[in-house]
Order: sequence, then structure tokens, then C-alpha cells
Amino acid sequence: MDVDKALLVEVFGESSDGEDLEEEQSGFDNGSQPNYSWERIEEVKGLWLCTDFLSPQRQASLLSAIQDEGWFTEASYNQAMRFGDLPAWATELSASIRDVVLSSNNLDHGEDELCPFPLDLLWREPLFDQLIVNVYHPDEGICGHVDLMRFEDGIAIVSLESSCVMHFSSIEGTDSDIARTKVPVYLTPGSLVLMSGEARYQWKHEINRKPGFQKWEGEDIDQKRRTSVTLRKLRQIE
Ligand SMILES: O=C(O)CCC(=O)C(=O)O
Ligand SMILES: [Fe+2]
Repeated sequence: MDVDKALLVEVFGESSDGEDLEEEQSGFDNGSQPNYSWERIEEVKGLWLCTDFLSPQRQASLLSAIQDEGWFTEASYNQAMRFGDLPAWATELSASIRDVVLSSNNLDHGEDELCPFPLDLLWREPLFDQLIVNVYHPDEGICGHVDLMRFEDGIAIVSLESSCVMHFSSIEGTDSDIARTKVPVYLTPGSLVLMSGEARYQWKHEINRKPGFQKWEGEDIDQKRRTSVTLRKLRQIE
């Protein structure tokens, strides 16, 4: 087995017709029925959450593939970026994102609003060509921002290691109710967030991990190290 194949097998398991593996890899409980849980965040058009995107085993494998890159050898290193050709594990992750969108029930609905990722974005090649891995220690987060315009529409974020709340706030002025309201989204390890359209361009996203801000259903979230993988596509320069 060559190194790339060995790595892919480690991260994503052996391709096999065995039923158990099929279930593990595809999220299909009987080979035909999709069983991923997709949640549409109603307040933020274009924002979708798939809470069970990666099984615990795949989360562990993905983390070890990231670790094997050797990007985070010092505690002070907390971000790595790659452009263009992505590592094999990230290309596989992209393929899994395409698969999990295709498994959603809403594809043939015809209404973009009910599809987790617009189909024209889903079928672009490559789906993603830019990768950021962020490592956050307790109390560290990311300030409210809209991702840079140098990236196309259609952004994916995979969460690993621990849970956090990401807040979305409209970029509209501060006067309206909608601008004041922050929409909380609970990101658990193994979850996938997809942002397109309004969610990508009209809403800022932030993770405030200062004491008192990480609460879910009234309870403080116990902060631990969190790793995230963000996948985007660079805009072509015209
Ligand atoms: O870590 C995250 O979940 C978000 C990262 C992010 O928003 C970014 O890299 O632009
Ligand atoms: Fe971002």
C-alpha cells in the first residue's frame, strides 16, 4: 500500500463493501437511507449545520492526520494555511462534504433555500482549494468577521475536539432588531457548518470564548482545546 493510500485508509477507513464499514463511511444506515441530521438555521439564510458529519473514529483519524502535518509543534503555533493542492486528507474531507450534501433530502426540492449548499457551488472543481486549521486554547476565539472577498461563496467549517458556540450577527446597521440579535449556533466535535449566500456575505460570525460568553441552554460550556478546519475556494482573478 503506498503512503497516500495508507493515509487515506487511516483517515477514512478501508473502502470495502462490508456493511459495517459502509455505514461508518457513508452515514447511510441501511445502504440507501441517509441518516445525517441536517439543521437549517432559520434566522440566517444559507446557514446549515450537520451535527453528525464525522463519527468519533473519523474525528480521531482526522486529528491525527493534522497532527502528522507537524504544523503545531510549538504551543504558540495556532494556525496553518494551505492554498492550491491540499493534503490528501483535506481532499477526502471535501469529497465527504459533497457526499453529505448530496445525501440530504432537499436536493430535488428545487428551492435553493432548502438545499444545504447551492448545487452550482457543490459541483465546482475543485470544491475547495484553500484550507485553514485553527487551534484554539481555552478562552481563545475569533472576532466577528465576514470572510475575505478573495474567497468565493460557499465555506465549510469542521469542528474537532470540543464544543463551542459560534454567534452570527447581521452586518446591517446597529439600529434594527435583526442587527442587535446574535444567532447562536452550537458546534460540537464532528459537526459541519456550511455558509453560503446571505450567511456568507451578510452575516458576521464569531467565537467569543471570554469568560461568560460560552453558554448553551443556560449552562456554561466547559472550555477545552478546539481545532477547526475551514475550507474555501479562492476567487479567480479576472
Ligand atoms: O474556527 C472556526 O470555527 C471559524 C474559523 C473562521 O471563521 C475562519 O477561519 O474564517
Ligand atoms: Fe470565518
